[in-house]
Amino acid sequence: MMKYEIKDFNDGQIAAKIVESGDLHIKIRGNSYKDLFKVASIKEAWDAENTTNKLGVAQLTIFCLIGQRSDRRFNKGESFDLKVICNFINSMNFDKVYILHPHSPISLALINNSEKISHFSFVEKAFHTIGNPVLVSPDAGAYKTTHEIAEKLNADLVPSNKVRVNGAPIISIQGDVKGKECLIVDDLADGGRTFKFLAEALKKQGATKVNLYVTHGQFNYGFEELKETIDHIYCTNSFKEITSDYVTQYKLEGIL
Ligand SMILES: O=P(O)(O)OC[C@H]1O[C@@H](O)[C@H](O)[C@@H]1O
Repeated sequence: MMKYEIKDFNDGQIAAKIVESGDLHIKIRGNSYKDLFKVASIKEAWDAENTTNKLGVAQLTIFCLIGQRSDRRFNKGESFDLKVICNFINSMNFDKVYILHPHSPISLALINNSEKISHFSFVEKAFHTIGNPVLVSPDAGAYKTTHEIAEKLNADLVPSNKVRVNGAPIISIQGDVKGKECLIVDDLADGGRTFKFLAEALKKQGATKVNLYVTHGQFNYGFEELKETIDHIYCTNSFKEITSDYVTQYKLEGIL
């Protein structure tokens, strides 16, 4: 496998150097534009080294794709950010691009030669650690993937939905959680308020404990508010490292 070095200049420029030739497999968080530019530098250097070896394979794994929620042009006149990001990734011409648990299938549709990495194994670990909780899908977006996981785990699934009435979110839980421990399963949490209110609603309906699994644990506003209703959080380190007794973090291998 090919080896490379990255150099960060004081003025913000990034440079890459190939130190050992071979096939290329870059694994990055991909949660910043800087991360993506690092990849572009490595790929450019690799391409230049491989002009005579057209058989070399170049793969990219993105653990937490920046802009994945901006999967449409929200309002007229605004930029379609995920499209800009995916166009940039496509310009690097990778043979394969793996994306861990993308927010929606639009990322996969916009990135050439892309394939999803499932979050199943992480949910499975949390599911067994907790001891067979009821899975809860928090909204329509999460339902399909959580349903697939529930089938594979032979777990009970309670769908929940969030609708807005005059701007205020109304949560409707479609199942019985009385006396049961729950695990909400979703792709990412930034503020996490949706989950906080959902956990509150689940407890009002008799859930004994409510845990949260998200693949991409951003938690940019900390945990204090979440601790009010959510008992424990499970996530990967796709977005950042977290050191807290409140969070169990599954470590991904080989992040650049
Ligand atoms: O943590 P915050 O950003 O409040 O909300 C996360 C929710 O918003 C959605 O896009 C995600 O898929 C998730 O369901």
